[in-house]
Amino acid sequence: MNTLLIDIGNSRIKWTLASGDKLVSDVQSSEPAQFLQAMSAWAGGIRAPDRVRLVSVIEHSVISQVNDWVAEHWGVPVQRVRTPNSGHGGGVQIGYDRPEQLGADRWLAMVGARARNLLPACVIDAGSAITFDLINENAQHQGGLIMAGLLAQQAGLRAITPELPAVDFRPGQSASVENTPVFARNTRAALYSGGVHATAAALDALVCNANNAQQMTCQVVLTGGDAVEIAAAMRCESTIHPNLVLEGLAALS
Ligand SMILES: Nc1ncnc2c1ncn2[C@@H]1O[C@H](COP(=O)(O)OP(=O)(O)OP(=O)(O)O)[C@@H](O)[C@H]1O
Ligand SMILES: CC(C)(CO)[C@@H](O)C(=O)NCCC(=O)O
Ligand SMILES: [K+]
Repeated sequence: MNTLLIDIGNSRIKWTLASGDKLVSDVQSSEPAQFLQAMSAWAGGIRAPDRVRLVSVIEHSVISQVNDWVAEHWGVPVQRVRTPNSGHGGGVQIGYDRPEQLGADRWLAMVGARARNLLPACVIDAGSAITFDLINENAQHQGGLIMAGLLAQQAGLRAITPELPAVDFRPGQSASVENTPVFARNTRAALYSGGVHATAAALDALVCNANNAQQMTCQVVLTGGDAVEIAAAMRCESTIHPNLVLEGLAALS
């Protein structure tokens, strides 16, 4: 069974094909405004999948665009995956008091970590927001937290102090973890350090906290657009799995 998987995040949309629970094509991505054009150009080069499965943490117009496009071109079902109300799904037991409150991307990232045999784990999704979820060896979610992502931190700061320069955190830009000391000597570097090094330090401390709570060493599993930069600045050993949410989508039965 071939499935087109789509992950609609706050700032980027990612999609790929899965056969069973394996991702079988390169992961594509685009900004929401370009999504339909990019996806339809890509879809022109593939055989129609048997179904489409999507997850979205926001009510985005892209969802109905996908429904319409798929109905017109393929006529296959589009399934929107949501965090299960029951608190059980994809082999994970959600730790929230009200499970349906947990972002479906957070649940699916944990499903993906479980499918890769990475438990117990600290699952960190460094996207528009940074989320940290602790899941034990029995796939029981122990709760988590939400903090501002790197761009969001800077945007918040600039909203209050507009004269500060904008910093680009993406790999390959001027600043990097290697060439920026924690205690910086110019404004750009100081902003970069206050974003990447400070966030990494907070995440390291949270991992210590998690290990103490679990009385064992959890795997540190990172995903999201800023995972590479943040992992480079963390002291804890970690592994980066760029497609953890899509892998979680694929792992659902
Ligand atoms: N090409 C890119 N365009 C935009 N942001 C990028 C890009 N590459 C890396 N980033 C970084 O990725 C972060 C956004 O992460 P991601 O792409 O995972 O977003 P998202 O999935 O929309 O977020 P969320 O999971 O919080 O909904 C930004 O903070 C930015 O620094
Ligand atoms: C926190 C985000 C925005 C991260 O993408 C998403 O998972 C979300 O909207 N979550 C709902 C709130 C929660 O997870 O508690
Ligand atoms: K995401």
